[in-house]
Amino acid sequence: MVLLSRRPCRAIRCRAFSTKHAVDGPIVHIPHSSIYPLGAGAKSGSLFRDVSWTIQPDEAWAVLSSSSSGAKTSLLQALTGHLRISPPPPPPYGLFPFLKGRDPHRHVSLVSFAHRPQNAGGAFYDFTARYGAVREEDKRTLRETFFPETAKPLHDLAIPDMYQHPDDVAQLHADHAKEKIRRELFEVLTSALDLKQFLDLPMVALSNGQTRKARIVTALLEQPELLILDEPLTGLDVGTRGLVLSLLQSLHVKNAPHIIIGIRPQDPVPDWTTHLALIRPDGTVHTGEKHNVMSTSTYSKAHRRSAAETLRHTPSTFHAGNEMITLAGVSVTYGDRKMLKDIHWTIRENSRWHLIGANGAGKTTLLAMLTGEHPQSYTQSSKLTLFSRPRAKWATPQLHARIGRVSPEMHNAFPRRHGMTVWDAIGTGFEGNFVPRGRFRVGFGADGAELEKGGEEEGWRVRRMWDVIRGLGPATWRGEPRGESEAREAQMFSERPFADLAPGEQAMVLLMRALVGKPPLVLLDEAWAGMDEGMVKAARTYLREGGLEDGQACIVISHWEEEVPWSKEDGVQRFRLEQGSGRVE
Ligand SMILES: Nc1ncnc2c1ncn2[C@@H]1O[C@H](COP(=O)(O)OP(=O)(O)OP(=O)(O)O)[C@@H](O)[C@H]1O
Repeated sequence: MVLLSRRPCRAIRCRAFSTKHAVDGPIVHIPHSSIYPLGAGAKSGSLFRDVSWTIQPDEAWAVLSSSSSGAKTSLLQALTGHLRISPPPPPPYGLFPFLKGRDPHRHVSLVSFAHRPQNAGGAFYDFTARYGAVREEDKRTLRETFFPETAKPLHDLAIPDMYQHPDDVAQLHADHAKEKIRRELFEVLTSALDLKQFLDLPMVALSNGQTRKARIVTALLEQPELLILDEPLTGLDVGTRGLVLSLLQSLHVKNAPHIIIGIRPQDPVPDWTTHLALIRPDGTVHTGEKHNVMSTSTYSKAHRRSAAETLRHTPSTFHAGNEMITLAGVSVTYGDRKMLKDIHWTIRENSRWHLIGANGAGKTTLLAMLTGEHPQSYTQSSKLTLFSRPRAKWATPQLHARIGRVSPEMHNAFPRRHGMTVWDAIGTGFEGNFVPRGRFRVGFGADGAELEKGGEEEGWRVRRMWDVIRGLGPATWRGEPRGESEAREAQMFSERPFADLAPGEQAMVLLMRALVGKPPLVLLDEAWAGMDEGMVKAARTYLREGGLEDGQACIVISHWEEEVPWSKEDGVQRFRLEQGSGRVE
């Protein structure tokens, strides 16, 4: 187990944190209850049972599930009124005794990074807009999106004539004082999380990690008294993780706000946490002091299972073949900002790469050059050879059919159209587009025409669809063997509307989509985000054990070494981006 820094964040010097906030009474109190979905009838099964959970003010809690990240998210949601607790926490103060009856909606916040937000609309939106000249509608900056009030200066208080009643004047003074603290907090938090330089960049230009840090700052600026963060470390590089954790610790020790943190079993448990709530596979919840919970077999099994997976080796190593992609001095510039400088990188058939670099280092930008989505891939065409031709010699749709990929941007942008089934979504992978086409919804041919009816290609595609749906389908997430019921379940899964799936299921379907056409190059950018433990295991096993065939190359982007399906011994190579330069490690 890795324990992270015990040193609180020194950067946090701000009135909001100058004194420890006195708290009276438990923060949370659930008395031996069961927890049900809202609106579920008396006879329906509980999501959790035997939950006895009391959080005292001087305790720091982490929550994790031994089986599914969805269960952890649900338990955290129970704290924000999204589930029914029965019997309910006793009066007079209920679930949050320390609030003494004040409105939990105003004082308790939950921010989830475990699951990506759903894309509300049915249409695909062009996530590649960030790489080119920013369009008018994408011009909203980080500041305008998350912190609009900070664009205006805070003037000294001038009390308008209309406010004459002493109560109104007092309220105005109080609001002004609160706003002043908020501004101070904004300054402190944006420098502590290294966001200042990005405040006036268009939102679309920001990297994932930069956006996630901004969400943490927004949540803290609301000054809740209890802040629940579900997987706040998702998508953050090692250094930023340490920064965020020590910031949270500094806030927590002052009770400004009190913090509960949701983590995955494989994540390091922050060393400043004192207690754990561990959800067992049977829905009971073991709550208690950290060392007691961590000494149980349920915890060590969950933790060991994640670790063991990373240690297992596939029997064969990869024998790199011919050159597939060559970058010979590629650069990317935004105005006078040189994002990527003179990158040299050769990706061969059969190779496995782990692309690493801090948040904002340019990993996604580099992949956008490989996929030809970045407009600067044209201007650099002579230095960018993709599948044996300079970039400019390729029509972009032809490139898309040769590259299977998943990424957070793709996940957010993928259309959640009414009527699009799981089958349809996966079938778009053959062409790498977003519109289901063809009589079996497995796409058109390379020439853009319908596939020959009953022809070899059509037959192969339909068989291949079943291969990936069964190879990565729901039964595999539960570790169940193939069989009749598994086949039926796969069939039913293929017919479900894509938009109705849970975020982890959608991530799994998009992985199937990336793999279905057996493209020469597979790009897995934060592919596991949102997936349950069982799904991650199934996906990694599939990739290691025949999911990629001879010749296919794969690049994985992840801030967690252990998330790469292959180990160094298997032959994975690392390409590191640092301050715009790239090197093979
Ligand atoms: N149009 C633009 N103008 C200015 N800067 C930009 C533009 N587009 C991207 N950037 C900057 O390029 C940098 C690289 O972003 P990129 O998304 O490639 O990083 P990343 O390594 O994938 O980060 P993360 O790990 O957080 O996902 C970021 O700092 C981003 O703000």
